[in-house]
Amino acid sequence: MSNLAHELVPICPMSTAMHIKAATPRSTVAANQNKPSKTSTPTIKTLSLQDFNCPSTRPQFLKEMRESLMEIGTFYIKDHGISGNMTQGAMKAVQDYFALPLEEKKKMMIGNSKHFRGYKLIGEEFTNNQVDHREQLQFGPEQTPIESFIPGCSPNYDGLQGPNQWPASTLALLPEFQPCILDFMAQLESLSHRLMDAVALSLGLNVSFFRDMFGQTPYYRLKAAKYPSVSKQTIIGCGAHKDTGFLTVLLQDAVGGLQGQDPKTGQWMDTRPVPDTFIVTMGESVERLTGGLYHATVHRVLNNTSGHDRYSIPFFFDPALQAQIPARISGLDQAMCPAYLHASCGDDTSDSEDESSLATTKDRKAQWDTMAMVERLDSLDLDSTATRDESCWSNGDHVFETVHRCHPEVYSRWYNREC
Ligand SMILES: O=C(O)CCC(=O)C(=O)O
Ligand SMILES: [Fe+2]
Repeated sequence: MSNLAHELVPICPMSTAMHIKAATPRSTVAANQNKPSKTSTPTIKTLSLQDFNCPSTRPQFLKEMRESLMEIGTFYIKDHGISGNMTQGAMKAVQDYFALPLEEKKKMMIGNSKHFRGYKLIGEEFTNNQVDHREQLQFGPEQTPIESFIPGCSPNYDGLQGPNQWPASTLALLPEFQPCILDFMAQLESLSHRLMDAVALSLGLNVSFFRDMFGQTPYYRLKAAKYPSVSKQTIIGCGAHKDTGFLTVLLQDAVGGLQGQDPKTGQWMDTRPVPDTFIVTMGESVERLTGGLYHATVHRVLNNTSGHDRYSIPFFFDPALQAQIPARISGLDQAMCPAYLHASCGDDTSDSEDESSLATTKDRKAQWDTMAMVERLDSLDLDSTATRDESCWSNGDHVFETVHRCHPEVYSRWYNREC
Protein backbone atom coordinates (compact mmCIF):
# COMPACT_ATOMS: atom_id res chain seq x y z
CA MET A 1 0.00 0.00 0.00
CA SER A 2 1.26 3.41 -0.87
CA ASN A 3 1.99 5.57 2.14
CA LEU A 4 2.60 8.93 0.58
CA ALA A 5 0.83 10.98 3.18
CA HIS A 6 3.16 9.64 5.85
CA GLU A 7 6.26 10.18 3.80
CA LEU A 8 5.89 13.91 3.41
CA VAL A 9 9.06 15.63 4.46
CA PRO A 10 8.17 18.47 6.79
CA ILE A 11 9.72 21.59 5.38
CA CYS A 12 8.11 23.78 8.00
CA PRO A 13 6.76 26.70 6.02
CA MET A 14 4.92 29.47 7.79
CA SER A 15 1.31 28.52 8.31
CA THR A 16 -0.33 28.66 4.91
CA ALA A 17 -3.98 28.33 5.80
CA MET A 18 -6.05 30.55 3.57
CA HIS A 19 -9.68 31.32 3.59
CA ILE A 20 -12.17 30.91 0.80
CA LYS A 21 -15.02 33.31 1.18
CA ALA A 22 -18.31 31.51 0.72
CA ALA A 23 -19.69 32.69 -2.60
CA THR A 24 -23.12 34.14 -3.13
CA PRO A 25 -25.47 31.28 -4.01
CA ARG A 26 -26.02 30.89 -7.74
CA SER A 27 -29.04 32.71 -9.05
CA THR A 28 -30.39 29.52 -10.67
CA VAL A 29 -31.32 28.22 -7.23
CA ALA A 30 -32.33 31.46 -5.62
CA ALA A 31 -35.74 30.03 -4.82
CA ASN A 32 -34.14 27.37 -2.65
CA GLN A 33 -31.99 29.68 -0.61
CA ASN A 34 -32.70 30.81 2.87
CA LYS A 35 -32.79 34.54 3.39
CA PRO A 36 -29.32 36.04 3.69
CA SER A 37 -28.30 36.09 7.29
CA LYS A 38 -27.10 39.14 9.19
CA THR A 39 -24.48 37.06 10.98
CA SER A 40 -20.99 36.96 9.48
CA THR A 41 -20.52 34.74 6.45
CA PRO A 42 -18.66 31.59 7.42
CA THR A 43 -15.56 30.67 5.49
CA ILE A 44 -14.38 27.27 4.40
CA LYS A 45 -10.71 27.18 5.27
CA THR A 46 -7.93 25.61 3.27
CA LEU A 47 -5.51 23.77 5.54
CA SER A 48 -2.12 22.44 4.54
CA LEU A 49 -1.25 18.91 5.66
CA GLN A 50 2.37 20.00 5.72
CA ASP A 51 1.44 22.30 8.57
CA PHE A 52 0.22 19.25 10.45
CA ASN A 53 3.36 17.27 9.68
CA CYS A 54 5.64 20.01 10.90
CA PRO A 55 5.92 20.39 14.70
CA SER A 56 6.22 24.18 14.65
CA THR A 57 3.05 24.73 12.57
CA ARG A 58 1.01 21.85 13.96
CA PRO A 59 -0.65 23.79 16.80
CA GLN A 60 -1.96 26.40 14.37
CA PHE A 61 -3.16 23.66 12.01
CA LEU A 62 -5.05 21.92 14.83
CA LYS A 63 -6.59 25.18 15.95
CA GLU A 64 -7.88 25.90 12.45
CA MET A 65 -9.09 22.35 12.01
CA ARG A 66 -10.97 22.49 15.28
CA GLU A 67 -12.54 25.81 14.44
CA SER A 68 -13.60 24.53 11.01
CA LEU A 69 -15.13 21.38 12.39
CA MET A 70 -16.93 23.15 15.20
CA GLU A 71 -18.23 25.87 12.93
CA ILE A 72 -19.09 24.05 9.69
CA GLY A 73 -17.68 20.50 9.59
CA THR A 74 -15.81 21.02 6.32
CA PHE A 75 -12.43 22.28 5.14
CA TYR A 76 -10.18 21.97 2.11
CA ILE A 77 -6.89 20.13 2.47
CA LYS A 78 -3.87 20.93 0.32
CA ASP A 79 -0.28 19.62 0.32
CA HIS A 80 -1.90 16.29 1.05
CA GLY A 81 0.81 14.14 -0.54
CA ILE A 82 -1.33 12.72 -3.34
CA SER A 83 0.20 13.82 -6.61
CA GLY A 84 -1.54 15.76 -9.35
CA ASN A 85 -0.77 12.86 -11.67
CA MET A 86 -2.73 10.57 -9.39
CA THR A 87 -5.78 12.82 -9.02
CA GLN A 88 -5.86 13.69 -12.73
CA GLY A 89 -5.39 10.02 -13.58
CA ALA A 90 -8.28 9.04 -11.31
CA MET A 91 -10.54 11.71 -12.84
CA LYS A 92 -9.62 10.57 -16.33
CA ALA A 93 -10.19 6.91 -15.40
CA VAL A 94 -13.74 7.59 -14.23
CA GLN A 95 -14.52 9.88 -17.16
CA ASP A 96 -13.32 7.16 -19.54
CA TYR A 97 -15.46 4.63 -17.70
CA PHE A 98 -18.63 6.73 -17.87
CA ALA A 99 -17.97 7.34 -21.58
CA LEU A 100 -18.21 3.58 -22.31
CA PRO A 101 -21.30 2.30 -24.13
CA LEU A 102 -24.21 1.58 -21.81
CA GLU A 103 -24.11 -2.17 -22.58
CA GLU A 104 -20.53 -2.27 -21.32
CA LYS A 105 -21.36 -0.36 -18.12
CA LYS A 106 -24.34 -2.62 -17.50
CA LYS A 107 -21.94 -5.56 -17.13
CA MET A 108 -20.94 -4.00 -13.85
CA MET A 109 -24.39 -3.20 -12.43
CA ILE A 110 -24.32 -2.82 -8.66
CA GLY A 111 -27.17 -5.33 -8.36
CA ASN A 112 -24.76 -8.07 -9.54
CA SER A 113 -22.68 -7.58 -6.43
CA LYS A 114 -23.67 -8.79 -3.00
CA HIS A 115 -20.94 -6.43 -1.76
CA PHE A 116 -22.58 -3.26 -3.06
CA ARG A 117 -19.88 -2.62 -5.66
CA GLY A 118 -20.51 -1.49 -9.20
CA TYR A 119 -22.36 0.80 -11.58
CA LYS A 120 -25.65 2.56 -11.09
CA LEU A 121 -27.72 4.18 -13.80
CA ILE A 122 -28.85 7.75 -13.67
CA GLY A 123 -32.12 8.21 -11.77
CA GLU A 124 -31.72 5.06 -9.66
CA GLU A 125 -30.67 6.74 -6.43
CA PHE A 126 -32.78 8.83 -4.10
CA THR A 127 -31.49 11.23 -1.47
CA ASN A 128 -33.96 12.97 0.79
CA ASN A 129 -36.89 11.50 -1.20
CA GLN A 130 -35.70 13.19 -4.36
CA VAL A 131 -34.19 11.37 -7.28
CA ASP A 132 -30.52 12.21 -7.77
CA HIS A 133 -29.40 13.17 -11.22
CA ARG A 134 -26.14 11.31 -11.53
CA GLU A 135 -24.59 8.11 -12.74
CA GLN A 136 -22.33 6.42 -10.27
CA LEU A 137 -19.78 3.77 -9.71
CA GLN A 138 -18.85 2.25 -6.39
CA PHE A 139 -15.74 0.45 -5.11
CA GLY A 140 -14.43 -0.74 -1.77
CA PRO A 141 -11.47 -2.58 -0.32
CA GLU A 142 -10.49 -5.52 -2.55
CA GLN A 143 -11.20 -8.46 -0.24
CA THR A 144 -12.06 -12.14 -0.25
CA PRO A 145 -15.69 -12.70 0.78
CA ILE A 146 -16.50 -14.26 4.15
CA GLU A 147 -17.31 -17.84 3.17
CA SER A 148 -19.50 -18.53 6.16
CA PHE A 149 -21.82 -15.61 5.35
CA ILE A 150 -25.46 -16.75 5.16
CA PRO A 151 -27.98 -14.01 4.23
CA GLY A 152 -30.59 -13.58 6.93
CA CYS A 153 -28.51 -15.53 9.50
CA SER A 154 -25.10 -13.87 9.59
CA PRO A 155 -24.75 -10.19 10.41
CA ASN A 156 -25.64 -8.41 7.17
CA TYR A 157 -22.42 -6.45 7.26
CA ASP A 158 -20.39 -9.62 6.75
CA GLY A 159 -21.77 -9.55 3.23
CA LEU A 160 -20.13 -6.19 2.55
CA GLN A 161 -16.70 -7.81 2.50
CA GLY A 162 -15.69 -8.98 -0.95
CA PRO A 163 -14.15 -8.08 -4.29
CA ASN A 164 -14.96 -5.24 -6.65
CA GLN A 165 -16.38 -5.93 -10.09
CA TRP A 166 -13.82 -5.83 -12.90
CA PRO A 167 -15.43 -7.20 -16.07
CA ALA A 168 -12.72 -8.57 -18.40
CA SER A 169 -14.10 -6.68 -21.38
CA THR A 170 -13.96 -3.37 -19.45
CA LEU A 171 -10.37 -4.03 -18.41
CA ALA A 172 -9.51 -4.80 -22.02
CA LEU A 173 -11.04 -1.51 -23.12
CA LEU A 174 -9.53 0.50 -20.23
CA PRO A 175 -6.25 -1.12 -19.16
CA GLU A 176 -5.33 1.73 -16.79
CA PHE A 177 -8.67 1.66 -15.00
CA GLN A 178 -8.20 -1.04 -12.36
CA PRO A 179 -4.64 -0.16 -11.24
CA CYS A 180 -5.55 3.51 -11.11
CA ILE A 181 -8.65 3.01 -8.93
CA LEU A 182 -6.83 0.60 -6.59
CA ASP A 183 -3.85 2.91 -6.23
CA PHE A 184 -6.07 5.94 -5.62
CA MET A 185 -8.02 4.10 -2.91
CA ALA A 186 -4.77 3.04 -1.19
CA GLN A 187 -3.52 6.62 -1.18
CA LEU A 188 -6.84 7.98 0.06
CA GLU A 189 -6.85 5.39 2.84
CA SER A 190 -3.45 6.57 3.97
CA LEU A 191 -4.46 10.24 3.77
CA SER A 192 -7.68 9.55 5.68
CA HIS A 193 -5.79 7.87 8.52
CA ARG A 194 -3.55 10.91 8.72
CA LEU A 195 -6.53 13.26 8.79
CA MET A 196 -8.17 11.22 11.54
CA ASP A 197 -4.90 11.44 13.52
CA ALA A 198 -5.26 15.19 13.25
CA VAL A 199 -8.95 15.07 14.20
CA ALA A 200 -8.00 13.09 17.31
CA LEU A 201 -5.36 15.63 18.33
CA SER A 202 -7.69 18.50 17.59
CA LEU A 203 -10.11 17.03 20.10
CA GLY A 204 -7.40 16.69 22.70
CA LEU A 205 -7.27 12.91 22.28
CA ASN A 206 -4.32 10.64 21.87
CA VAL A 207 -3.04 10.72 18.29
CA SER A 208 -3.83 7.02 17.79
CA PHE A 209 -7.36 7.26 19.17
CA PHE A 210 -9.10 6.68 15.83
CA ARG A 211 -6.47 4.29 14.44
CA ASP A 212 -7.12 2.08 17.46
CA MET A 213 -10.85 2.34 16.86
CA PHE A 214 -10.55 1.79 13.10
CA GLY A 215 -8.52 -1.41 13.51
CA GLN A 216 -6.36 -3.00 10.85
CA THR A 217 -9.02 -3.12 8.15
CA PRO A 218 -10.96 0.12 7.91
CA TYR A 219 -14.01 -0.05 5.69
CA TYR A 220 -14.19 2.48 2.91
CA ARG A 221 -16.18 3.20 -0.22
CA LEU A 222 -14.98 5.10 -3.24
CA LYS A 223 -17.78 6.54 -5.30
CA ALA A 224 -17.33 8.10 -8.71
CA ALA A 225 -20.21 10.25 -9.90
CA LYS A 226 -21.08 11.91 -13.18
CA TYR A 227 -23.60 14.75 -13.13
CA PRO A 228 -24.63 15.41 -16.71
CA SER A 229 -25.30 18.98 -17.65
CA VAL A 230 -29.03 19.58 -17.91
CA SER A 231 -31.19 22.35 -19.26
CA LYS A 232 -33.93 21.86 -16.66
CA GLN A 233 -33.41 24.17 -13.70
CA THR A 234 -35.32 21.98 -11.31
CA ILE A 235 -33.29 18.78 -11.42
CA ILE A 236 -31.08 18.54 -8.37
CA GLY A 237 -27.75 16.69 -8.73
CA CYS A 238 -27.81 15.16 -5.25
CA GLY A 239 -30.31 15.97 -2.50
CA ALA A 240 -29.34 17.56 0.81
CA HIS A 241 -27.89 15.07 3.29
CA LYS A 242 -25.18 14.44 5.84
CA ASP A 243 -22.66 11.69 5.15
CA THR A 244 -23.32 8.98 7.67
CA GLY A 245 -19.83 7.72 8.52
CA PHE A 246 -16.68 9.26 9.94
CA LEU A 247 -14.79 11.12 7.24
CA THR A 248 -15.35 11.96 3.58
CA VAL A 249 -12.47 13.09 1.36
CA LEU A 250 -13.82 14.38 -1.93
CA LEU A 251 -12.18 15.22 -5.23
CA GLN A 252 -14.21 17.35 -7.60
CA ASP A 253 -13.53 18.77 -11.02
CA ALA A 254 -13.74 22.45 -11.94
CA VAL A 255 -17.49 22.58 -12.71
CA GLY A 256 -18.80 23.33 -9.20
CA GLY A 257 -22.27 22.90 -7.75
CA LEU A 258 -21.46 21.33 -4.37
CA GLN A 259 -22.85 23.32 -1.46
CA GLY A 260 -22.56 22.96 2.29
CA GLN A 261 -24.96 24.41 4.82
CA ASP A 262 -23.93 26.70 7.62
CA PRO A 263 -25.35 24.91 10.70
CA LYS A 264 -25.96 28.20 12.47
CA THR A 265 -27.95 30.07 9.82
CA GLY A 266 -29.03 27.39 7.37
CA GLN A 267 -27.39 29.42 4.64
CA TRP A 268 -26.00 27.45 1.71
CA MET A 269 -22.35 28.06 0.86
CA ASP A 270 -20.74 27.10 -2.42
CA THR A 271 -17.98 24.59 -1.83
CA ARG A 272 -16.14 25.82 -4.86
CA PRO A 273 -13.53 23.80 -6.68
CA VAL A 274 -10.06 24.75 -5.40
CA PRO A 275 -7.23 23.30 -7.51
CA ASP A 276 -5.00 20.65 -5.88
CA THR A 277 -7.22 20.24 -2.84
CA PHE A 278 -9.64 17.69 -1.48
CA ILE A 279 -12.76 18.66 0.43
CA VAL A 280 -12.84 17.06 3.86
CA THR A 281 -16.19 16.61 5.60
CA MET A 282 -17.12 15.00 8.87
CA GLY A 283 -19.91 12.44 8.92
CA GLU A 284 -22.66 11.70 11.41
CA SER A 285 -20.57 9.15 13.32
CA VAL A 286 -18.10 11.86 14.34
CA GLU A 287 -20.93 14.26 15.13
CA ARG A 288 -22.48 11.62 17.37
CA LEU A 289 -19.19 10.63 19.00
CA THR A 290 -18.36 14.21 19.84
CA GLY A 291 -21.82 14.98 21.14
CA GLY A 292 -22.35 17.49 18.32
CA LEU A 293 -19.15 19.41 19.02
CA TYR A 294 -17.98 18.65 15.47
CA HIS A 295 -20.58 19.06 12.76
CA ALA A 296 -21.48 16.66 10.02
CA THR A 297 -22.09 19.19 7.25
CA VAL A 298 -25.40 19.05 5.42
CA HIS A 299 -24.51 19.25 1.74
CA ARG A 300 -26.06 18.88 -1.70
CA VAL A 301 -25.16 19.16 -5.36
CA LEU A 302 -27.12 21.68 -7.39
CA ASN A 303 -28.49 21.06 -10.81
CA ASN A 304 -25.69 21.26 -13.32
CA THR A 305 -26.55 23.71 -16.08
CA SER A 306 -22.94 24.60 -16.85
CA GLY A 307 -22.93 22.95 -20.25
CA HIS A 308 -20.19 20.59 -19.01
CA ASP A 309 -20.68 17.29 -17.25
CA ARG A 310 -19.49 17.36 -13.66
CA TYR A 311 -17.41 14.56 -12.10
CA SER A 312 -16.66 13.99 -8.44
CA ILE A 313 -15.01 11.21 -6.47
CA PRO A 314 -15.95 11.04 -2.78
CA PHE A 315 -14.13 8.57 -0.52
CA PHE A 316 -16.06 7.53 2.62
CA PHE A 317 -13.78 6.34 5.40
CA ASP A 318 -15.04 4.27 8.32
CA PRO A 319 -13.73 1.88 10.96
CA ALA A 320 -13.62 -1.88 10.47
CA LEU A 321 -17.07 -3.38 10.04
CA GLN A 322 -16.55 -5.40 13.22
CA ALA A 323 -15.65 -2.31 15.27
CA GLN A 324 -17.78 -1.37 18.26
CA ILE A 325 -18.02 2.39 18.60
CA PRO A 326 -18.58 4.12 21.91
CA ALA A 327 -21.80 6.11 22.03
CA ARG A 328 -19.92 9.24 22.87
CA ILE A 329 -16.41 10.27 23.75
CA SER A 330 -16.75 11.10 27.38
CA GLY A 331 -14.49 13.64 28.97
CA LEU A 332 -14.34 15.60 25.74
CA ASP A 333 -15.98 18.73 27.03
CA GLN A 334 -13.35 18.96 29.70
CA ALA A 335 -10.53 17.86 27.46
CA MET A 336 -10.99 20.63 24.97
CA CYS A 337 -12.43 24.10 25.45
CA PRO A 338 -9.28 26.05 24.70
CA ALA A 339 -9.73 29.58 25.89
CA TYR A 340 -9.91 31.14 22.45
CA LEU A 341 -12.90 29.01 21.46
CA HIS A 342 -15.01 29.09 24.57
CA ALA A 343 -14.66 32.17 26.64
CA SER A 344 -17.23 30.68 28.96
CA CYS A 345 -15.39 27.42 29.52
CA GLY A 346 -15.34 26.45 33.16
CA ASP A 347 -12.15 27.21 35.01
CA ASP A 348 -12.08 23.86 36.62
CA THR A 349 -13.64 20.53 35.82
CA SER A 350 -13.24 18.99 39.26
CA ASP A 351 -11.82 16.03 37.35
CA SER A 352 -12.45 12.77 39.03
CA GLU A 353 -9.92 11.14 36.69
CA ASP A 354 -6.44 10.21 37.72
CA GLU A 355 -4.45 13.44 37.88
CA SER A 356 -1.39 11.73 36.55
CA SER A 357 -3.09 10.99 33.24
CA LEU A 358 -5.34 14.04 32.91
CA ALA A 359 -4.18 17.58 33.30
CA THR A 360 -6.60 20.04 34.83
CA THR A 361 -8.54 22.19 32.42
CA LYS A 362 -6.60 25.20 33.59
CA ASP A 363 -3.33 23.52 32.74
CA ARG A 364 -4.64 22.44 29.39
CA LYS A 365 -5.85 25.91 28.52
CA ALA A 366 -2.54 27.38 29.43
CA GLN A 367 -0.61 24.88 27.40
CA TRP A 368 -2.87 24.57 24.37
CA ASP A 369 -1.33 27.41 22.44
CA THR A 370 2.26 26.57 23.14
CA MET A 371 4.58 24.82 20.75
CA ALA A 372 4.70 21.93 23.18
CA MET A 373 0.99 21.25 22.74
CA VAL A 374 1.37 18.15 20.64
CA GLU A 375 3.68 16.42 23.06
CA ARG A 376 1.41 17.43 25.87
CA LEU A 377 -1.65 15.99 24.18
CA ASP A 378 0.16 12.79 23.36
CA SER A 379 0.85 12.34 27.03
CA LEU A 380 -2.79 12.71 28.04
CA ASP A 381 -4.32 9.29 28.17
CA LEU A 382 -7.75 10.58 27.25
CA ASP A 383 -8.69 7.69 25.03
CA SER A 384 -8.89 5.30 27.95
CA THR A 385 -11.51 7.49 29.60
CA ALA A 386 -13.27 7.92 26.30
CA THR A 387 -14.35 4.36 25.76
CA ARG A 388 -14.79 3.24 29.31
CA ASP A 389 -18.33 3.77 30.38
CA GLU A 390 -20.46 4.21 27.27
CA SER A 391 -22.67 1.70 25.57
CA CYS A 392 -21.41 0.86 22.10
CA TRP A 393 -22.91 0.56 18.66
CA SER A 394 -21.88 -1.64 15.79
CA ASN A 395 -20.14 0.15 12.97
CA GLY A 396 -20.98 -2.70 10.57
CA ASP A 397 -24.72 -2.35 11.28
CA HIS A 398 -24.46 1.39 10.82
CA VAL A 399 -22.63 1.11 7.48
CA PHE A 400 -25.02 -1.58 6.27
CA GLU A 401 -28.00 0.59 7.11
CA THR A 402 -26.57 3.36 4.92
CA VAL A 403 -25.69 1.26 1.89
CA HIS A 404 -28.94 -0.66 2.14
CA ARG A 405 -30.90 2.59 2.11
CA CYS A 406 -28.99 3.89 -0.92
CA HIS A 407 -29.16 0.65 -2.90
CA PRO A 408 -32.36 -1.23 -2.00
CA GLU A 409 -32.11 -3.31 -5.18
CA VAL A 410 -28.95 -4.97 -3.85
CA TYR A 411 -30.65 -5.68 -0.55
CA SER A 412 -33.73 -7.27 -2.13
CA ARG A 413 -31.63 -9.47 -4.37
CA TRP A 414 -29.02 -10.71 -1.88
CA TYR A 415 -30.12 -10.07 1.69
CA ASN A 416 -33.89 -10.19 2.03
CA ARG A 417 -34.01 -13.80 3.22
CA GLU A 418 -35.21 -15.79 6.19
CA CYS A 419 -32.55 -17.64 8.14
O1 LIG B 1 -20.64 14.77 -5.81
C1 LIG B 1 -20.46 15.51 -4.86
O2 LIG B 1 -19.79 16.54 -4.93
C2 LIG B 1 -21.05 15.15 -3.51
C3 LIG B 1 -21.56 13.76 -3.44
C4 LIG B 1 -22.06 13.40 -2.11
O3 LIG B 1 -22.26 14.22 -1.27
C5 LIG B 1 -22.32 11.99 -1.77
O4 LIG B 1 -22.33 11.15 -2.67
O5 LIG B 1 -22.50 11.69 -0.57
FE1 LIG C 1 -22.38 13.33 0.69
